[in-house]
Amino acid sequence: MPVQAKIGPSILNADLSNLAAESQKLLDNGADYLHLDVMDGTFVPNLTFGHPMVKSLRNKIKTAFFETHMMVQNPEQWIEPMADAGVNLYTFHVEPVQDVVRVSRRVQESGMKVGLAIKPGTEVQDLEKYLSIADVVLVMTVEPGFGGQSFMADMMPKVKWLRENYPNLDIEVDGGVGPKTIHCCAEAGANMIVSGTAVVGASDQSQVIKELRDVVHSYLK
Ligand SMILES: O=C(CO)[C@H](O)[C@H](O)COP(=O)(O)O
Ligand SMILES: [Fe+2]
Repeated sequence: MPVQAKIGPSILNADLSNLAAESQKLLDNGADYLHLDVMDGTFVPNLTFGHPMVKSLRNKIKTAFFETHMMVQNPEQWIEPMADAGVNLYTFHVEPVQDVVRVSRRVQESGMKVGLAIKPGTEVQDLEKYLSIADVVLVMTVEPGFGGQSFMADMMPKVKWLRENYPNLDIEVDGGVGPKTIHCCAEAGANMIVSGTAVVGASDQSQVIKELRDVVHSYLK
């Protein structure tokens, strides 16, 4: 099936004390899914939230598609709790994982889709042996850990390589993506767009989300 343009706002820089309302607002303004950044303070030098928070959010928001971006040292540990919390797509970094195939299978067996994420320093070709099991590949366009960083355009050859070799793969970009950088991502072949600061902080979220989706759509074959 041909890939579709999907916009998933990151709530990292939203008002987390008001997460359900902030998330619902993003969905009402046209978000296709929610990107939930889970950080453990070890894999990245920052700490956010875990499965209890995701479960609470799921209790308030019943039907939206939830992705958790697992910036954690041991993603295997959180598979069952996140599945139980109602996560749909479990995206984990391959860098700290010894047996990516085993972890991916466990994610699938728990009923979630598998996303494989790579940091800027990781070669995209390192993922090739896992692509038959991945539903989504996430190419980080900042060093993971913080929102509001500058987009790294030099990650685009990774996206281009993936799109040329895997035309039907869902390719996601995350970090510094907004109206100024979306053309670059879309031209390279990304179809799943995470955008934090640029969407959450916008005075008109629906306009920004629509703009991002329209640009991606215009490059899809
Ligand atoms: O994974 C992340 C950081 O590690 C965030 O998803 C990302 O940074 C989104 O925020 P912004 O669009 O502000 O960069
Ligand atoms: Fe993220």
